[in-house]
Amino acid sequence: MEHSDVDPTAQVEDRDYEAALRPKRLTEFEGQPRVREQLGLVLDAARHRGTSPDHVLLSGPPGLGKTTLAMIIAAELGVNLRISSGPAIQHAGDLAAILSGLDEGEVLFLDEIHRLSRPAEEMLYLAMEDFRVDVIVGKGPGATAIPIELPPFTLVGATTRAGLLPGPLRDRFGFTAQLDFYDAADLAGIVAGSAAKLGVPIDSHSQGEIARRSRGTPRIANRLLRRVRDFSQVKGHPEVTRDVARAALELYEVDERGLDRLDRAVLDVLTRLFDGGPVGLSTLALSVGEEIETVAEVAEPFLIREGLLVRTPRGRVATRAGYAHLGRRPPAANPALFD
Ligand SMILES: Nc1ncnc2c1ncn2[C@@H]1O[C@H](COP(=O)(O)OP(=O)(O)OP(=O)(O)O)[C@@H](O)[C@H]1O
Repeated sequence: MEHSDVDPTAQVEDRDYEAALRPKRLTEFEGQPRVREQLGLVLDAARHRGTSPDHVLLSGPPGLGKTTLAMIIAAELGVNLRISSGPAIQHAGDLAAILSGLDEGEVLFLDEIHRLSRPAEEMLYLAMEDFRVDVIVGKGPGATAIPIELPPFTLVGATTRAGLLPGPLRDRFGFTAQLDFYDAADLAGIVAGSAAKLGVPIDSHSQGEIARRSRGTPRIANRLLRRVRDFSQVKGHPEVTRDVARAALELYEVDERGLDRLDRAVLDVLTRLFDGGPVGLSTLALSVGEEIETVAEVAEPFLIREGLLVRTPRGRVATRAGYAHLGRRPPAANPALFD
């Protein structure tokens, strides 16, 4: 079976499900209190002045609520939201078409903004600063730039890698919100809210059980909730209790710390076949039968965050905590192991 984060069918289902569960207003957005307060202020101030707010950059790992916040910004301002993404904009002309189609005050959400092409990025500088684009007509020495005025709009950019954004682009955002992983209490609140929206009777122990296994990520919390709901419905349980939640999560191979099959396979191979490492990423990926990107972008960041694996210049190395998680004893003879 493919890993759930890269399984395309899972993603299609998840999209519908996510849309239904998205909080619509800032007050419904759980957690991230600082971001909520700061953003609330930016929006209130703009409303007061009757102008468009500054451009907003949302940065943070996948599934923490960047798209949700972009939708909330538009809803709070009572304006339309247009959505596109860095990879979808191949040429500067594509961006010019999107920008010149905006109505006054609208919010443009550009996901994965760090993946914009260079010419599109440069066009965006001018659009963000002067509400203007220069469309180049013709080629070579005869080419001329035709300026097109744009109505004031608010750009909401989202990136998983703020560090990859060129300085000039980053500087043109008046407000940057850095989203952090959620704590278990906030995630339990998100699970409770989603369960209520889905009409799933669930006790508070199960909410906590799901929250603890969600890797600090609302998208994962919602996904696990859906699996627990499937399980309890099919098995005929009238309410999700702790035992039901545990049995469901065990069936889906999500352990008490939130590691799934792939995470455990990576740790298992690293400790069993390679004596704890160091071992190169491609060898590791090959050994677990997964794509390099999946191991690098899905499993590894979480294992590193949990202190179970370390990335070194010579390769990936298991930590003593990694061994302990699998119930194994680290080899005394490997000096590369981390505590
Ligand atoms: N603070 C929150 N409160 C309640 N639900 C949330 C919150 N943040 C995210 N969610 C839920 O988690 C899911 C994923 O959120 P969203 O799509 O906004 O993440 P994202 O950061 O844009 O991810 P990606 O970058 O991968 O697109 C949605 O279903 C959303 O409803």
